[in-house]
Amino acid sequence: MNLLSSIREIAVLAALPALLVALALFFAWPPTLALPLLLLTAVLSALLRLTQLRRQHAVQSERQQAFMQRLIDVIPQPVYVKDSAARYLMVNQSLANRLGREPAELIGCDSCSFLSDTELIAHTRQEDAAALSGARITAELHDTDPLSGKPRDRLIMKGTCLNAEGKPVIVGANFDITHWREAEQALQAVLQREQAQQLETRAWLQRLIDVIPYPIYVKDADSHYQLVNQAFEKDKGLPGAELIGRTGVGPVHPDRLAQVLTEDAKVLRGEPLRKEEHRAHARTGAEVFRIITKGVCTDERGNTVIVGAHVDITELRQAQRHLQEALERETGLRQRTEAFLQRLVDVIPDPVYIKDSNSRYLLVNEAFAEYRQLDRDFILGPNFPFHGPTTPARAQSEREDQAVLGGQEVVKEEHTIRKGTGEEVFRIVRKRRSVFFDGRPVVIGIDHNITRWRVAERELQQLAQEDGLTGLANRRHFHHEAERAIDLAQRYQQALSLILIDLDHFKQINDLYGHHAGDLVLVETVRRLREGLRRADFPGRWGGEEFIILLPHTELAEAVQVAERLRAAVGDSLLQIEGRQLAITLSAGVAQRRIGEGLESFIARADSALYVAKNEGRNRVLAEARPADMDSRATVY
Ligand SMILES: Nc1nc2c(ncn2[C@@H]2O[C@H](COP(=O)(O)OP(=O)(O)OP(=O)(O)O)[C@@H](O)[C@H]2O)c(=O)[nH]1
Repeated sequence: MNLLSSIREIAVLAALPALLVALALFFAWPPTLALPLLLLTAVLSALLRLTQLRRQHAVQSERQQAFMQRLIDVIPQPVYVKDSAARYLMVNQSLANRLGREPAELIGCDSCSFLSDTELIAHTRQEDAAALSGARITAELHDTDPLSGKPRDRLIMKGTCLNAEGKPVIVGANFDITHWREAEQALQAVLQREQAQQLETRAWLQRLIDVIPYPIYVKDADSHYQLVNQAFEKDKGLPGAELIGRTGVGPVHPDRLAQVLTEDAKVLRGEPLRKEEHRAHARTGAEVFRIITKGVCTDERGNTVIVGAHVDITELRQAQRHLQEALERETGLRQRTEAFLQRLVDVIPDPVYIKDSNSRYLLVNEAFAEYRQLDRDFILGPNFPFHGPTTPARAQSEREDQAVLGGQEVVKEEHTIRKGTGEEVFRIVRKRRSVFFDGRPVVIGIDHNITRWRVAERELQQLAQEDGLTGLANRRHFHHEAERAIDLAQRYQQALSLILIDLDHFKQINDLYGHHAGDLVLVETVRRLREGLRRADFPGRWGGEEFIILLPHTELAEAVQVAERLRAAVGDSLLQIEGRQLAITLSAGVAQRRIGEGLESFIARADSALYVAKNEGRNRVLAEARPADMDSRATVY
């Protein structure tokens, strides 16, 4: 373009001679003068313009040079232009600074003249040659800074181009990348340290989770395993290396996989998972109960990861199931045993109960409920007032319960009169410590009702001692009491007398009115005899219609008086028997015990007196001897 504009300018300048020619022609200058003048003018104009153009071009080149110099001076790294002989054509300030010279001093100098290392010089020449042959060189060089003596890293860039004169020149730039490299190395070191730390952290994390005995894993946000512990490997039957990066293990059912992925997505959305799973183990087929937990956290690289754990609770659940079954069996057995026990104790006719340590009834039989006149369910139920007001009897019973629980055994007889009915009850209360189904110490009690036996015993005793018809002591009982009375009389030197009575002609009563009438006569006679006796006197039935009376602290005379009174009580008024009025008399023999005399002899003497009374006509009292104050009606033989 510059050339074209120059040509245009020359053309303009050429127009000037043409104009002169035109003027010469117009003013009719002689051609001999006009033509050379015109030619001269044209040459001078052309020379003038050429000089002007050269000057302009030189100024422009200079400006360009200066501009390029300023341009490369701005570059903080050494930049240069060398000719094919390695002489500097242009250097920037940075290069000059590095070489410790002014840029102008360097122009024309061989670039290798500043190098001392022959190897480096050879290398530089090789590069220059390569650049000149068209290669673009980009090389990194690590050497020692010849000025500072410090190691340095440089990026050597060389290329070639044609200068304004069309000659090839080498354009180079040496970038000092020592700081970059140092920074890079530092960064690298940091990265390596961080990587080592990461590896160390991972290894530690691995060791840590390997200690945990149940499967643990870490998955990335795409549900790929990132970290698994040994328990997890064992559970899956695969080494960790084969698990890392996978989503599922083995042939996973699509539904199952979809479920896992849905769960993972929820967990990633911030909904932690905790569920119990009961299924067949995917690999072994064995029944497994597991608590599955999943949550999220951020790993050491800042990524959100899923942390999952499977806690195997199979043994626990199976043990619970076995326990439950055992419990159900036990409960069934216990219920059957309890029912059997209930039936068993219900058979027992005596009240039976089991009480706990608070004296609360745990089991009672029908007889107990009946005896207490309460409903059994009420006794065993929560409303039974076992904590109510304490009566002395109840306090005593609770004390006994505690003693029994302490290991003692209670066996006692109780005699109670039931309220309301006044019924007399004899019981043998037996309490013993035992252990209930559930292991509690309990009191087992049985109230053996012996009322029947006690009453029967009493009746038997009475029968053994009493005469069944008259209620008087029978002969054996009288004998026993008489012996005791003799002992007392003997010991205390007391008087003791005896009356032996026999009804007169009693046989006739039987014969005339019957045996029953005879019995009634005997009963009425005894009633009258009893009325005539003192409390201390002891009457007995000695035989069929024979009666005997022991009179303690009684002298013979007094005894005769008593006998006489008895005789009168029976014989002086008629007996009302079955609508008839019967006259009955009695004969009596009286004796006072002699000192040292035994019962047999004592009775024998009274009997002798009776015998005499009978023989002497009956209806009389006879004593062996007549004391001074003896009743006149009593006969003494
Ligand atoms: N009804 C009745 N009679 C009895 C009982 N015990 C004895 N006897 C009768 O009493 C009668 C006694 O008769 P005896 O021994 O001959 O005496 P007695 O007729 O009273 O004549 P004496 O004693 O000689 O006055 C007998 O007929 C017996 O059968 C009894 O418990 N009830």
